[in-house]
Amino acid sequence: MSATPARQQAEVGAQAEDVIVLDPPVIEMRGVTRTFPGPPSVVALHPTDLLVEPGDYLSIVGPSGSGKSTLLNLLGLLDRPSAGEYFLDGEPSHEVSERRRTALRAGRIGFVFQAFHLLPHRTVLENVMLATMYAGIPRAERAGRAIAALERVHLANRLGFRPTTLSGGERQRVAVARAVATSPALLLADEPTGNLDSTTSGEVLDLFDELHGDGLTLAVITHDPQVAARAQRQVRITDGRLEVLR
Ligand SMILES: Nc1ncnc2c1ncn2[C@@H]1O[C@H](COP(=O)(O)OP(=O)(O)OP(=O)(O)O)[C@@H](O)[C@H]1O
Repeated sequence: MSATPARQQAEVGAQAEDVIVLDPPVIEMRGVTRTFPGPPSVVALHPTDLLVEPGDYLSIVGPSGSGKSTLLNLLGLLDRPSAGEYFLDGEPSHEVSERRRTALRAGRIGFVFQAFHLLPHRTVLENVMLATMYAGIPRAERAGRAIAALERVHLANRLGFRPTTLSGGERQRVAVARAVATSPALLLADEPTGNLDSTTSGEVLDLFDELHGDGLTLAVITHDPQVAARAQRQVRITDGRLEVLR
């Protein structure tokens, strides 16, 4: 695979005697723009550059209508940019086929949504195993991967339960297990504490800290400044324009 623009810059900057082998950035957006044609046409995301390195924990904050969902859909390969380049884990997602984008989405991104999106008639273990199936993990490995992920979120004692019998915080932890069971390059969370009270929200955010400590790359979209403050890097989106806060 050819180097992404950020890695080409790193190579140019390195001294001849340096031997530097860097993993590609997890997210590298160059001039990514999203325009809805209308009429009237709306520029939901103005040309945006965003670099997220392996192991980063990034929060994206912004008020209602600022472009958070637009950015989430682009980051999660649920939508295509109107212009610009998006390298996900080194792969030029803006150039590849729809089929490859689907495979990238299932294999490289773990999603966590506000509303959990668990299947109510499947057990906790089955819910997590389904994600491993969509990611193309061999059948013989699926149960082991799912159980390991549920151990990671401290829910190994709930494997046979149905989601409807769990608390909100436990459901979200199942959703986090489902997201990490495929060993994604990126955990992408959309208002992950939006349906939780403050105590349970804290538990989910503690879990994100643990996963970050293990080296996972996280991007969390939220309107809640307290949730955003937990991340080591923060950007704000206002009227479709991204601004780095730290
Ligand atoms: N399909 C679409 N067609 C036209 N305009 C759209 C479309 N989707 C979003 N927009 C516009 O793009 C802008 C950004 O919308 P977006 O949904 O990304 O905001 P948001 O920050 O996620 O808002 P919220 O927090 O309320 O969900 C808004 O002005 C919205 O009206």
